[in-house]
Amino acid sequence: MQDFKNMIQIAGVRDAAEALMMGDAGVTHLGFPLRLAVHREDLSEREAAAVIALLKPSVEPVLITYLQKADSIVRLCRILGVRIVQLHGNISITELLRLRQNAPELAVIKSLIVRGNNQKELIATASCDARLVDAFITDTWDQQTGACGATGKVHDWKISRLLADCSPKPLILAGGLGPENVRQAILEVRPAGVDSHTGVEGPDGRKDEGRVRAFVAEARAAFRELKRLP
Ligand SMILES: O=C(O)c1ccccc1N[C@@H]1O[C@H](COP(=O)(O)O)[C@@H](O)[C@H]1O
Repeated sequence: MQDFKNMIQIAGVRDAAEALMMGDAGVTHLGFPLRLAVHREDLSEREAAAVIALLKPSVEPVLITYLQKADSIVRLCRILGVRIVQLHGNISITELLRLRQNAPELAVIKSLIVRGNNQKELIATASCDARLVDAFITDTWDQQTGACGATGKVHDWKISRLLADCSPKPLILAGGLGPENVRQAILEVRPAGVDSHTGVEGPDGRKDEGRVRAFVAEARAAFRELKRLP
């Protein structure tokens, strides 16, 4: 089972060349956002499955979705050939339980969305959902669009640090991360892993190889530095 230690995920793959470039750059997980409530998909489900089939074993694909029904989640994971799902919707405990029962082979990452000052609510959710998930991911809420991911916005890292400290499951940090701030973010939050979407893109909205490689190098350096901290 995954421990998500030193995970470096990048979400929003457009095609096979982009996916292979990111694997070569040292990205450990690739996020495929599909069935979204807010954003447009980067590629179709059929295209995503074809890209996933080409990935080397060192790169783990992750379905990122707002789906909230266990049956639909399991069906889509099986079509895509992924073993990890990242849930950004408001899934109920009943559906999470059903997901675990129906697909025990799937690892589940559940989002904790920081909306200003809602840390008490997030701590309660983390404690309540911990037995049903393998990891949590903190991300930023965008008040303007209602998006809970791919916002390009950072949140208050003190809240993520609090959750990393008190969560019984590993915490992954996302939201506005890029090569310029990922090192500082890791040192402040001490997450198991990090995740970026828009922060490693160029002005054309495609993944920029230089930014991807810099993101990986900065994240790895920070994870090494963390090991030396008390
Ligand atoms: O990546 C997406 O398109 C996405 C869509 C809907 C929910 C979550 C999504 N992805 C997560 O958002 C983070 C952060 O994005 P950014 O770096 O702030 O642009 C991304 O890494 C995904 O895990």
